[in-house]
Amino acid sequence: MAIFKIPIQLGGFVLLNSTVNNPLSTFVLLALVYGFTLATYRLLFSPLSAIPGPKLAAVTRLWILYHDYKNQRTDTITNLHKKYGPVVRIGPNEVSFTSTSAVKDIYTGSGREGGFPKGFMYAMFTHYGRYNMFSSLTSEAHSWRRRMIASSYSLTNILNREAGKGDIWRTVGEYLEHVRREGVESKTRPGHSIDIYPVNIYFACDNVSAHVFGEERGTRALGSARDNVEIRLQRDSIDDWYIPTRREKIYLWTDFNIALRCFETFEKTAQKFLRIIQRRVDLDPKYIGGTFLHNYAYNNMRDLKDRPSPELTVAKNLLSGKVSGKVSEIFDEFGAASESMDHMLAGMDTTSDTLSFLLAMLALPEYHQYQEKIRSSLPDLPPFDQPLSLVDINHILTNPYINSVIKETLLIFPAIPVTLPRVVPSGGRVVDGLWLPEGTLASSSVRAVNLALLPEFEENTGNVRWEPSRWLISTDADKDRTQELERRLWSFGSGGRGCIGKHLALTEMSLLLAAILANYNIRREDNIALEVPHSHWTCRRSFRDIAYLKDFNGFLRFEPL
Ligand code: HEM
Repeated sequence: MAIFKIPIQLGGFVLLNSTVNNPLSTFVLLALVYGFTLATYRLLFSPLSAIPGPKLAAVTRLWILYHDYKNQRTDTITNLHKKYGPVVRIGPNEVSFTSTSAVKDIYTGSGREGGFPKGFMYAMFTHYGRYNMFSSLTSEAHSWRRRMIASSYSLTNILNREAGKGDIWRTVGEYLEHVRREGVESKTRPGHSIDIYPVNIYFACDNVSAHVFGEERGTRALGSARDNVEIRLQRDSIDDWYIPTRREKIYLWTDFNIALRCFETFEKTAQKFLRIIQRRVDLDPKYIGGTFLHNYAYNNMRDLKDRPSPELTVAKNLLSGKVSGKVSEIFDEFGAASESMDHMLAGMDTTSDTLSFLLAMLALPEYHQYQEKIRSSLPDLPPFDQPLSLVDINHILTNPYINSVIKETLLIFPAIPVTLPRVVPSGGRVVDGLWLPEGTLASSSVRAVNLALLPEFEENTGNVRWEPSRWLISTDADKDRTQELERRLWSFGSGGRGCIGKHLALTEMSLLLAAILANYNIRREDNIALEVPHSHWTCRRSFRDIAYLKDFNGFLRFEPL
């Protein structure tokens, strides 16, 4: 015993001695003791310590940040749920849930209390230095904004507007014209081949901009035979928007929010100076700094203010909207522009991604028969310069085959697959029977929630397949199963902060799909030697960190019937 005691005492003496004499060693020693104590607390004594998950994730946030950095958050979380079940601790202060009851507790809430407030990450989706509905964190900042424009996105409004004006149907016609005009004629097969990703972005952009600002002010990125400089500029500018920037690594910004705040302060100050200089140079300045889209949204808002339009649009609601309730913010033309700009972004990426994945899957040989099934179930469709009747729109929107491919794509390839972060409010809350202290990040990842609905994922029996027929109903049991699946499908989020543009997106996608299949067979074009000048299939600017169809070159052939 004594033999061992001496060196330990000696070692302790040396350590103590060098520590006293060397401030750096003191610092290192204290840091080690602090680190060890913190790790022990987080692992064994924290209120979250009973929740399963990787030990390293429980000890340090660097673990999840590393996966964020590698753009692997969604895949990692999905795999953890497969291993540990519906509740997983993914950080010292962060828990991920997949059960329906937890999603309800967190995102819908109960009684007067709605869902939990949003995490700080959303604050980066402000524009022109102003918050909007999507970026506002608390329900106090959110609800008056949503009230102002909710009616513009109701199903009734979308349907009546479309039956009256036919904007989406006209854009569908422009889409098919774009494919014929810009597509590459195949030497061996009939039809035109085109990289569908950008075409779907132009389609979604033209639609959402017309919905927000009115037909006259909407973008015309799909263009026409008489393409002019402005239209080509619109297309180029939209393409530019997809160059990855700081928004690519959104979760890192949550943790490095001091950097984010500094960046935003710099951005705001720079814009302020730019405006001061512009006012001196040009008494009617139109350029306010930022990207094409920023200028487009702001200029349209200003123009609408000066030259009001009779058309009822989201922008008009914003300009004339009464700010009701307890509001502590200024709402001016920049606030209105921030809101519109955000709708453009929210409506572009998501709808176009969903369409691209859907068309890419339907063009595979095993789904050629399914294309036939959809085609034979369609009503006769009028020309594109004539609005569809309300009956025809409803017929298409309720078509079980069209619905099946759209829902299956939303289920397997959600355009927003990531964690939607929420923060436990003061006093702490119980979620799924677990008590979570205030400030805990309690969230769900859309893809993990969706996949947990599938028996093949739950039972770990194989790869998840894109199988639209799972949505078709032939028996009573099918009906119960599909109703349940539909109720729990989480691709548009849920609760008061769920997607406001859902009906617009579903109408756009359904009408386009009906028109494509009424006129064409779509096929994968594997032999094309053209280069795809972007990487949208593998990465998106924000809110999607999964590459779904890595092997697809992006080109589809549209073979006329
Ligand atoms: C397939 C298409 C779409 C998908 C999958 C989708 C998905 C989502 C999801 C998951 C959310 C919730 C985000 C969260 O809780 O953090 C959301 C919110 C939102 N979406 Fe969509 N979206 C789509 C189309 C659109 C369109 C066309 C618009 C057009 C304006 C739009 C506008 C918005 C807005 C403004 C919010 C924020 C709502 C709020 O905070 O009250 N989305 N969307």
